[in-house]
Amino acid sequence: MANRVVNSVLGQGTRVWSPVSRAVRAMSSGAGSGASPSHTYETLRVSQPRESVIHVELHRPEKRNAMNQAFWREMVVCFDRIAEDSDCRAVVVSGAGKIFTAGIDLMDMAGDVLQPEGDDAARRAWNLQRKIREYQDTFSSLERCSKPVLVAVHGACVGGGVDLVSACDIRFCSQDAWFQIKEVDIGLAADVGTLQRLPKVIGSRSLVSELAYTARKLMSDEAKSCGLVSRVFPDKDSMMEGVLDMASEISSKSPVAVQGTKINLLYSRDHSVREGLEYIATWNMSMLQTEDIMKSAQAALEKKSPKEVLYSKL
Ligand SMILES: CCC/C=C/C=C/C(=O)SCCNC(=O)CCNC(=O)[C@H](O)C(C)(C)COP(=O)(O)OP(=O)(O)OC[C@H]1O[C@@H](n2cnc3c(N)ncnc32)[C@H](O)[C@@H]1OP(=O)(O)O
Repeated sequence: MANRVVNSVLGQGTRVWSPVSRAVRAMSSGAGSGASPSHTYETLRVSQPRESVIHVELHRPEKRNAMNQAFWREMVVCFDRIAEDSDCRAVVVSGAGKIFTAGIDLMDMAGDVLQPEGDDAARRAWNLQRKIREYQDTFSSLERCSKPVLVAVHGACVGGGVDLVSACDIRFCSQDAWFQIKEVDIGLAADVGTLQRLPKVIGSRSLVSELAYTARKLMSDEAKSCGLVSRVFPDKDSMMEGVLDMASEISSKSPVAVQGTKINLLYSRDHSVREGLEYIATWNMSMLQTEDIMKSAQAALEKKSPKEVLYSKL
């Protein structure tokens, strides 16, 4: 049933991610990797549009992909599975329907974080802190996943949407996109990653502060000029083509090199240059022993394209 729904939503040529299709692929490629991840969710649609690329689509279009409790739960499960899936080398996130996302589901929020359980203030605070950490973990799971996460934003990207995109590695948007740190307008300080990650993404604390204090909309051209997104496409279709092409390109490269790069970029973001250099020296004392280096060097000497090299799964 779920697959029938997914098939009707996805276009031709897009393969739906299901235990059966993945098992068939594993058999046909001779792969013998353990259990197949079963990606069946209420708020997400997961497919494999290109070799080694997984597409995670926020999928509550009639509610503008507002992030309800199921979403906050499912995103972690989805990304923790992807992290363990050696068939996946790059991930694309996008939104179904009119916009990318309207942020947290305001109806759900009223019944969840606004009514913490507990017999007294201390116990309510204790429980609320645990809950906030769970919300935070939803987007931290995108960083925890060592495969590069590319996000493609069209239309509105509000509140929790900015938290989400801040945790991605590469951001694209369409011309009609806009971003809004909306939390102040609903009476709270953003608490699931925007205030921590965004200043490191766009570099200007002044601009982040302005956007966070005023909740003004950041339109696509300004998002590009300030470095929030690296490319702006004329429309959603061309953006999806562009983002999938880039994900394919990344997934054709050595997963040891690509995933080691993500881990070290994130480490260096949060540490001094000296600590970052120390970390990668220790990292590469193992990873330089990969056969991928010899394969890549051989291909370069033979003037072959890197795309012709077959790298083992990681
Ligand atoms: C510990 C907590 C951590 C997380 C914090 C996160 C905080 C935030 O995300 S703050 C931001 C909250 N979001 C908003 O304030 C946005 C509200 N929505 C809108 O402004 C508009 O919907 C939007 C501009 C995004 C799109 O406008 P459009 O005209 O295209 O759609 P609508 O007709 O307004 O909506 C269509 C249906 O979707 C429902 N909906 C939209 N947004 C939400 C939402 N955030 N939560 C719940 N439901 C939402 C809307 O009610 C319509 O439903 P229906 O009436 O049943 O058709």
